[in-house]
Amino acid sequence: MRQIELTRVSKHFGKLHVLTDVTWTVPEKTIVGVIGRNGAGKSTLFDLIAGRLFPSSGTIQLDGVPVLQSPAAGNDIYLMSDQNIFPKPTTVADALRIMTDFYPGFDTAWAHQLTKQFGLTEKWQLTDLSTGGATIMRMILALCVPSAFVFLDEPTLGMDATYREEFYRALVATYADRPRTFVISTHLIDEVAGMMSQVMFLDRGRKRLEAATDDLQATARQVSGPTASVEAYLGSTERAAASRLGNLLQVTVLTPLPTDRPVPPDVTVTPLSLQQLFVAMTEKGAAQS
Ligand SMILES: Nc1ncnc2c1ncn2[C@@H]1O[C@H](COP(=O)(O)OP(=O)(O)OP(=O)(O)O)[C@@H](O)[C@H]1O
Repeated sequence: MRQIELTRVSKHFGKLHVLTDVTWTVPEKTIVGVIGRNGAGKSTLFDLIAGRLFPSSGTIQLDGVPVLQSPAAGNDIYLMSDQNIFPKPTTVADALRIMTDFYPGFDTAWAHQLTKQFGLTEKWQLTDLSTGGATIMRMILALCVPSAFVFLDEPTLGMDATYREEFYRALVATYADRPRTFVISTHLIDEVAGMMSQVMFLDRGRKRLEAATDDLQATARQVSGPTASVEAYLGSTERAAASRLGNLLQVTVLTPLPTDRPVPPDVTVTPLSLQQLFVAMTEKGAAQS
């Protein structure tokens, strides 16, 4: 079983600690979401995994070999980021040719089909593409590379809602056709929640949560009401986050709720979407789990 394994990875730029002690395993053939607020360290995490940055401490391994020494990493780990990797001038068609030469197994036929579907003209220069067009181009390349681990850093930035929808469909189609791992960082959590089978919350450089999305959606609940009633109901149930407003207490729970007592009439239990869960767990003052 192939995997990327991070062990106690930290990264600081001078005095700025961007990632702290991140231990995380990226499994093969899975769609994973990395969710974090602005500045949480998502891009830095991806750059470290792709070998574009060195960790300050900790190790990052692909199949047990440090990525920076792994001969396989160059082909097996692909990072879609906002950097233009092509020489200038390069047309859309040139870019597809370069990728076909560089990556044996690049799905050239599908890349041509996607450029048409997403309204890119192949003779256009990459430098002349609009912001959305440039994002679409990078997205097409990322969906067509054969790499076992594809990292998509904010892949839909600048795309309108219709193109985002089409992109999600294309991603699911390529995953079904050739399963490999896609790790997606995004702010648009609920848009992608349905596709992700695993999720990792990054909060100010620390891993806050790693779970299967199905499990989370089955158990994540918000329990709210007068503090005394919520406390009496939850007892020793583990709390993932809590916030208070006057006499009211709102607790986020990720484990099953008590079954040996009824929910008090003044307590409300509601399921949480992934987005609501993320907000509850990362807003200022959320209890650390
Ligand atoms: N090369 C660098 N030198 C100094 N600081 C950096 C460098 N790269 C990133 N940072 C800082 O590290 C922090 C995390 O940045 P990063 O881009 O990894 O976050 P992010 O979660 O991807 O944010 P966003 O969602 O806004 O893109 C930010 O405060 C950023 O300014």
